[in-house]
Amino acid sequence: MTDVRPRRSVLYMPGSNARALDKARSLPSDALILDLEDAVAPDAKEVARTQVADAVRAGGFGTREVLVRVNGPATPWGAADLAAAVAAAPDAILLPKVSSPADLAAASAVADAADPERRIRLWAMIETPMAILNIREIAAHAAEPGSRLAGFVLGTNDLAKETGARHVPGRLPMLPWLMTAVAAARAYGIAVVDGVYNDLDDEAGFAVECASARDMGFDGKTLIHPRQIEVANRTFTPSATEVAWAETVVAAFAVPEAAGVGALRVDGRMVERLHAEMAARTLTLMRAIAERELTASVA
Ligand SMILES: CC(C)(COP(=O)(O)OP(=O)(O)OC[C@H]1O[C@@H](n2cnc3c(N)ncnc32)[C@H](O)[C@@H]1OP(=O)(O)O)[C@@H](O)C(=O)NCCC(=O)NCCSC(=O)C[C@H](O)C(=O)O
Ligand SMILES: [Mg+2]
Repeated sequence: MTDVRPRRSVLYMPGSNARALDKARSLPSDALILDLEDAVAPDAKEVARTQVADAVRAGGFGTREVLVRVNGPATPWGAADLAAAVAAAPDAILLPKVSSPADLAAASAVADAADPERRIRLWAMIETPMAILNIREIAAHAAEPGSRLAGFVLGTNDLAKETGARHVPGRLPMLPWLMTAVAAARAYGIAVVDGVYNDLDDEAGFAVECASARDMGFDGKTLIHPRQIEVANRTFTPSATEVAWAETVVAAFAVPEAAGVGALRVDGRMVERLHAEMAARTLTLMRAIAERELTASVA
């Protein structure tokens, strides 16, 4: 299973917006994507690259995970973005429009030269029809020796653009792709974060989409505005009832009488050791969230 790190809220911000980059240091999102790609106009690409590299080097993001999204290798900016991102050494570099494992291998080769200890992770945007068709092979890259692949981010805007599928309430047209991405990520133990919700003023619709993403198994949601952080954090945090149940299940299997027992009856429900593992993960996630929020409040 994926490393247990909170990724409930993953906020994009345009690398060209110096004020937003600065503001990011005080926002309560679990992770940040400093964007050089679609949020940045062509004539601002160079400025954005410099600002993002400087912001990463300056630090001050506390325990927030910092990702830099570069432009693709076929664009006029891709090679310079990747070189600058590797040199600045964020937690991860987010590659747009990954369509095959070869895209990951190419970026890894660039990173290997400057970061032989492989501290910088790679994340892949899953946002092309070919990525959906190749999702197993892309995820399987994580199992190769020395792979940097640590997560997927769904790009539902590009998927809509490339396929003609529409954004509709409930997301029926995209459900097969979303769940396939979750399954592929879980099969290879990497994180997976849902796409963005474009309607900034539709708070109710955003809350419903967060809840559905949580129920599908996503670790969190990518966001486009600070006002979306609170709902995402709340939705992807295990509820008090879930935490209490997890504690009960873990305790039930911890007693000596449970040794060698596969299934137990707890409060009228059948629980197996797999439930104890899920419960332990819930408690580990809660501890990580508490630590994240504590460090944010003292930062
Ligand atoms: C969507 C926006 C353009 C809206 O901007 P605006 O109307 O100016 O917002 P506000 O006036 O409400 O801003 C209030 C303050 O909040 C700061 N702010 C706004 N957005 C962000 C942000 N994302 N990160 C940090 N800070 C932010 C403003 O600076 C204001 O601060 P202050 O001046 O101090 O009051 C804008 O929100 C925006 O640009 N959002 C991000 C857009 C983006 O990154 N898009 C690319 C990612 S989406 C994508 O590509 C998905 C994927 O690839 C796919 O295919 O689906
Ligand atoms: Mg996109």
